[in-house]
Amino acid sequence: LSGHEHTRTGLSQAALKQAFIDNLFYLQGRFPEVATPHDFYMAAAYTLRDRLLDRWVKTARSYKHSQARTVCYLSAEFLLGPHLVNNLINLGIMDTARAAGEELGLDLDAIVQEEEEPGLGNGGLGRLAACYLDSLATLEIPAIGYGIRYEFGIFDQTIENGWQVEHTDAWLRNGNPWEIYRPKLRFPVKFGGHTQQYDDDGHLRIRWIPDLVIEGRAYDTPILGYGVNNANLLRLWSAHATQSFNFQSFNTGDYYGAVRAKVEAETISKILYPNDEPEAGKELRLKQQYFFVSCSLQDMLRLQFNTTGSVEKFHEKYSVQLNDTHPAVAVAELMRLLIDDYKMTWDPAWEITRHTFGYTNHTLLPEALETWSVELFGRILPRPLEIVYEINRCFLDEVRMRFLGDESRVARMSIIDETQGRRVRMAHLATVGSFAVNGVAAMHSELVKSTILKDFHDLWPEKFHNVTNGVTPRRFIVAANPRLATLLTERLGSDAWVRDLSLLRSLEAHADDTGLHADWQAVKTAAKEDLSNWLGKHAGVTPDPASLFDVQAKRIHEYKRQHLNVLHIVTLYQRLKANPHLDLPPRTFIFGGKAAPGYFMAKLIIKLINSVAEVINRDPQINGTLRVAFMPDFSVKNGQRLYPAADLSEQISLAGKEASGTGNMKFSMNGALTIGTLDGANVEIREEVGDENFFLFGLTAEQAQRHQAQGYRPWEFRHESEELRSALDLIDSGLFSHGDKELFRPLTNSLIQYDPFMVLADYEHYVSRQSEVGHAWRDREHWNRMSILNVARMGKFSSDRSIRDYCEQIWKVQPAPADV
Ligand SMILES: CCc1ccc([C@H](C)CC(=O)N[C@@H]2O[C@H](CO)[C@@H](O)[C@H](O)[C@H]2O)cc1
Repeated sequence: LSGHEHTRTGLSQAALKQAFIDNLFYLQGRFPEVATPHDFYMAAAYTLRDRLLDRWVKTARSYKHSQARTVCYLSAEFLLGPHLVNNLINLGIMDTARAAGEELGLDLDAIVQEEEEPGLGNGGLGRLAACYLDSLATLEIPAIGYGIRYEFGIFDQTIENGWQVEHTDAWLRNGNPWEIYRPKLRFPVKFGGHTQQYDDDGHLRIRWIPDLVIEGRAYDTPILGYGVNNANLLRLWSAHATQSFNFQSFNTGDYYGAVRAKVEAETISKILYPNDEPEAGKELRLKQQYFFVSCSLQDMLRLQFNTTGSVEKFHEKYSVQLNDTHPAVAVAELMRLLIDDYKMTWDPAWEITRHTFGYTNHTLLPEALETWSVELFGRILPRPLEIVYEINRCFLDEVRMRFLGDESRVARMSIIDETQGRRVRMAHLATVGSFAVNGVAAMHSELVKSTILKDFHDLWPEKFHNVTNGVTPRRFIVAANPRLATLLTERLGSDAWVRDLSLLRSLEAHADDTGLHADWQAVKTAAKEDLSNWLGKHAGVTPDPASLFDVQAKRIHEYKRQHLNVLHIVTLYQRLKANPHLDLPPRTFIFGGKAAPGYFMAKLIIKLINSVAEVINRDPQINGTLRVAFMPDFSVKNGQRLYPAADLSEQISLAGKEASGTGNMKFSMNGALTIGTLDGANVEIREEVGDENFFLFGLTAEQAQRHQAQGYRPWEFRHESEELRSALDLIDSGLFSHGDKELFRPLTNSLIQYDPFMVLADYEHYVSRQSEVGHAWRDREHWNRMSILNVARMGKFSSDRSIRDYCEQIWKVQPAPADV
């Protein structure tokens, strides 16, 4: 070990090696000869953990000293992905660790495979939160992520006989070395019961007498930035009974009674809801939302009160971001805590509250805008409901004053929807209680202002912002595609691009460099070979890496139109069957994505993809010209296998439906060209990379809107297009379902009669654009040039740029570098 180094914090090969051996011995109680791959993984994890905690403690100390303004990101989901490689990269010791491993005769890549992925999210929203934590730390912004420590994350997906099968995700079964349990940090959370007024030496106050009080306990995970000393905090709450064992019940032999409170309490943080759209009336979901929000706000108020002795300047210390409406009850809960616990009066409490929150909307889908029945909300949260009523009363007064006599506007804007049996509109509560509201892509933010929150934009135009999503290049280039990262660093002369992605722009000058083209193609081909081998083992299909890898990976949803992709595949199949000599460039269609367990049509789409795959992949006449594969268990970990290996990225949602998309950015950053609609962030990707380097198709949002307003008759499109009709008929013929003509009928019927996401209307344009893709692919030099230009121009889509936008436009917070 070099002079000043310490085995628990040193970054040298010797220090890492010694620390690893010590941890294997003293934490795993193993010596190498008998240690399991899991022991080696835990020893490696604990070795990094020390270095993370070293930076985390120093960061916490310097934030405390500097009284730094802090961003708190409230999210019901954090899709973190595996920690080990990400932390090795952010510590800058990837190669050193690999060398230390070799010295011990260990293969780091094998150890990495041991890690269980913390799947505490469904998709885009949860992963965005994780990317933002990485960028906040890398930009040295004081920040805390607050969420729920689900015991079971998003289900593991297997494909049985073509169908999705869900399996419980017991991610904690082997322990989690990346978190620290804070047993003393616990907060009471009330549910049910009633409220009553009482006199508090002359002040009329309200107390909440709950039916049930449970306890939230903190589990902390350090989030280290890239190439900095700052390590921020992710604090996840776990639900526990205040009294975990009732001895009296036990004595009376009521053994279940003895543990009932424990079981009931723990259900609150037991499992992540696997849907990316709300399921009506799920009271456990409301309890989950209130639980983590109340714990988080109590924690922030405690920190503020302990450091300043008051909470009056709470909004100057904290900027709290609501990640969609899932934490929106925070607006009422902060008011409750300030008034009932910190004895404030209404107006000063409201001044603090409305200057504390920012609200980000992530979807326009009406069914995804959360509302809770007043009956359920009031039964679970009687005191917060009283506060919602008072907030609404004051708000509607403002609306009436501003829009005299416009009672229909008042009814439209009310936080309480008086129509369908009285429901609490969470998006309205979030908007009224926030000083800033933003969408997640330019087009989406405009639609938020012109549709779902139009009335609010009329009232408060200054509140509305756009912050286009971004993704972290640390995980989605450096960790996922180390070959590309090495090539970029070589060509750009340093790895500064990892912290400043706009530096990629200077790659444009190399776009015609044949040497780069060769290296570029080699990097892509190697990634495709890796994926091909993995799919061979896990999906029963070994695609030819020389074929065009056409990839669509995202949650399965009708608005994302995976079934439009399948119609194209069936069309190519029919063309080849009709003309075996058709000169089609070999193409492999790769799908990945989970369907919400209760979403019938999404699950049927997965079955259709696998059924079409089965027929095409074994059709001797096709003989590899077309291949279809469904990657099981699409996750952050498996996504990192896909993004580097794609040639074509499918971003084909109906325009106006995908708020932003972030997979589109990850594919393009790894050199894939995009075929897509003018939807979400596709619009901005095309603006950046150049429309000549983007395969655009489809109706615009306006055209789609107009079509539907004038009465969209999908069956006419089937009628007019011979290929579309025969593709639909082939699916109905039973060819892909062992002769069962009924299996896919629900899907084809829905398309022909309703087609809410206008698949049939966009079919022709999509199929013709796809044949242009085939032509472009033939001219590999031209393709590689487009691919290089795509990567060179993706700087805007780093989550560092998004976080800078939030800091400047909304959070008004400055970096606070941790002193080492
Ligand atoms: C209540 C159930 C539920 C769960 C999740 C959601 C999310 C809002 C769905 C989601 O993940 N939205 C995606 O957010 C991404 C990050 O901003 C966007 O890039 C995607 O376009 C958007 O669909 C809605 C409703």
